Amino acid sequence: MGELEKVSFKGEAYRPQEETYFDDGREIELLHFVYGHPRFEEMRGNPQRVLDAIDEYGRTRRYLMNIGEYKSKTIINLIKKEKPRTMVELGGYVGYSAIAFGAALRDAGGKRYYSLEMNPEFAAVISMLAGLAGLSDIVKVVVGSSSSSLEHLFREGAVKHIDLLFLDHYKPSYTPDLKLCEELGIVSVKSVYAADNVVKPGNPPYLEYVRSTVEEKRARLSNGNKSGPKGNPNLIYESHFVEGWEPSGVPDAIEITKCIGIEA
Ligand SMILES: C[S@@+](CC[C@H](N)C(=O)[O-])C[C@H]1O[C@@H](n2cnc3c(N)ncnc32)[C@H](O)[C@@H]1O
Repeated sequence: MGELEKVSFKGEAYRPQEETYFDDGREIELLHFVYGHPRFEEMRGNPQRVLDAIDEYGRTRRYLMNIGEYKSKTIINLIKKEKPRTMVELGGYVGYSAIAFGAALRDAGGKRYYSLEMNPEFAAVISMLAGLAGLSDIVKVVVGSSSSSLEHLFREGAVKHIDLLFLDHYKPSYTPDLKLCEELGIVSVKSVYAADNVVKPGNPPYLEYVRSTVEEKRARLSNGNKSGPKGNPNLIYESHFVEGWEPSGVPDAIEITKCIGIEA
């Protein structure tokens, strides 16, 4: 991370992250801020204007745990390159990533962006702001824990293959939720994963998993912990990380992983 720290964060940062930094009324306050904004009319059907208003709230009022414009660019570039049809995000919060990536997915010819969010109030905020941005046909919000929502989407046949999975929820759930997707068979060859916050706060078990060889995964499975989903150790991954900044200016990175094959 030395190199990253030498490069300065350009632009205006969000307010600093306080001890209590979400679920204290600020998400509803954000709705009032957006709907009472003098440029509200310009936001209708315009994802960028809605993102600008969310950023303005984060910079001038209170911190929001959004991916922010810097790290978003990495994932928008990935969407342009991979042209996913179906994207799933784990952890939607107030819809910043759903709006930024849902719009990019639509522009790249994609079909559906599922935003899985366990907090029903946050889920309502995502639906409202994605609707305001004109993305109701693309962004579908699913309320509940990520694992139960993934099972539900699979069982009802809505999601057969995830082209691009964005992990941005509870950090210890990244690995078991990815393993669940592997077990359900909804990720496989050509699936790409983008995992946020692998530096801040960090996620060593996830990095270890996606950077392991098939042999290492098989060995761990036969020796070790039998609780939770076992995943599919036969999927071959290529993984690397892309540096960026939190919207508050703190260095962070996104781990980008591609499934490039299955070992028999
Ligand atoms: C960092 S925020 C997501 C930010 C959002 N992706 C963005 O960049 O705009 C994490 C979100 O994950 C949600 N969350 C945490 N654990 C979850 C779980 N197991 N299932 C679904 N959502 C979860 C939290 O309620 C919170 O809204």
